[in-house]
Amino acid sequence: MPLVAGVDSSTQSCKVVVRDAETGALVRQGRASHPDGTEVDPSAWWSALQTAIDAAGGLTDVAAVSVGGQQHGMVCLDEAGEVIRPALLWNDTRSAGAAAELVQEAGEGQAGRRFWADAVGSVPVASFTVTKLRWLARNEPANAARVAAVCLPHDWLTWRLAGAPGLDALRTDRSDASGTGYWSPATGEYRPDLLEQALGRVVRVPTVLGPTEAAGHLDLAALSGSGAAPGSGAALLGPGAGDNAAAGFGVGARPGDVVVSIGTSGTVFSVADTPAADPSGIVAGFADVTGRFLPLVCTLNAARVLDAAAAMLRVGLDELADLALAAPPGADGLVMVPYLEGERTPNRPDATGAVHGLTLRTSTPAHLARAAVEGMLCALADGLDALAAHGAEVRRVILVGGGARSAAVRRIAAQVFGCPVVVPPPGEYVADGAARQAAWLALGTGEAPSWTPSGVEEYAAEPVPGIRERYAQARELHLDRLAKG
Ligand SMILES: Nc1ncnc2c1ncn2[C@@H]1O[C@H](COP(=O)(O)OP(=O)(O)O)[C@@H](O)[C@H]1O
Ligand SMILES: O=C(CO)[C@@H](O)[C@H](O)COP(=O)(O)O
Repeated sequence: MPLVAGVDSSTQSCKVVVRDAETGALVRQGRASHPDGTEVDPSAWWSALQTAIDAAGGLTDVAAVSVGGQQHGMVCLDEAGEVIRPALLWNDTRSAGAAAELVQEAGEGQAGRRFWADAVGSVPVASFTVTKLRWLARNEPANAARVAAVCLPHDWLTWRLAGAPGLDALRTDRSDASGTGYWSPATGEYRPDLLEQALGRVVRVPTVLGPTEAAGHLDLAALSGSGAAPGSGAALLGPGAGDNAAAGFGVGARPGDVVVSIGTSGTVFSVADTPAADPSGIVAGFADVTGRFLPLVCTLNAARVLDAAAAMLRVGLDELADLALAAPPGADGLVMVPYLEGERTPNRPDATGAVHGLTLRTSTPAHLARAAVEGMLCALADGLDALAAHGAEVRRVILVGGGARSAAVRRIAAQVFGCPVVVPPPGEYVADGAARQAAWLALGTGEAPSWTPSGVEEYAAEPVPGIRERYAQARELHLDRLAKG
């Protein structure tokens, strides 16, 4: 039984699973935390990965490893392969102005947005790497001048696992390349002109691999404390993936399935046969793990809205769920607009959150808990509508991510989404998707091995339309953040 490993280097933590390549049975796993913040020194991800690998019993016996990771983060390397500055993450909004500038340079209003949607499948907002490069060129010209290569979190970790063998060895996959803003999912090619437009010149970017092309071999000596000689280790490195594409592959999403992931980000996506190009910018036209496409809507405010509500109420997450379920659907009109970190969809980088509908009756912990869960889910339901409007078939929602561990989220999702919701057993579906990709590579089969999660919970559609109607009235009513803070 060959073993394979999958990694999820996500915003808040790093998770490693080791699975049987043929059956998908979980053999070992480990995790480690990432630092807070929207800019992070990539060395922190490397340390966390090594801690998580150790906790998962090491990688000496695996046949292949793939890395899934948070999308879009800008990792800039100099000619010697050293990281130039902390990576700006997908949820760092400082490049919002740069995004607006890049879109406007392509044409006024709709024309500029249409240009980008046609060129790279998405209209860039602050999350996209291309906007971070423009921000760097404008604000840190000395750093910008040192950039020899730019890559993404998963690309960089894969390269480090290979022993950092020179910039020409950088590799990525279609799904993560599709979130840069300078690679087209429709043509499968880079757009060096757009990279140059952002940074002022063309620099090296990782080679984009197909689903079963190896990115090289794991160099065990790269892992501290392994005691291995340089170059030792025969495990293949998979191309890896962006975390959402990996999760879709991990849960085995099929036509009619829409995956909703509630992690640091909230994402709503499905697998499609044709690329998306939405000039409104709501749907991002990403690529998937298998060679197909992954239209996706992403919000900046998901599980952390629950963390914040729990902190405000001074309760744990399980108690927050109990409180939310104790209040009636719609929370008697109390609505939380969840823009705690600004927002990406809709594009409101400077927005703040708000609570509307306070009365003596609704001023209770239970009402606030319910409003937090409903507000977060209503923002995702807007994403579900947008995806459906772009042709996605919504037969059921598959709910994953840390927030899906909340009993209130699972139950209320079926009321807010108005369609059946299935929840696979709590697990690490990004890391699992990466492991499944590694198994595909290791087994050398034409089709990916079919690992299906068993023991899914099902919630029948239980639409309560009033919840979304009230949210629709409230979501435009919010303040922008103060200039500092
Ligand atoms: N029982 C729970 N109820 C609500 N939220 C939870 C629960 N368990 C974990 N979470 C939240 O899930 C989030 C982490 O989810 P995860 O999908 O790992 O995020 P990411 O991939 O962005 O790092 C944290 O914000 C955490 O508080
Ligand atoms: O920016 C996006 C998708 O476009 C986010 O989904 C990131 O990929 C981060 O994911 P999580 O850490 O929240 O899972």
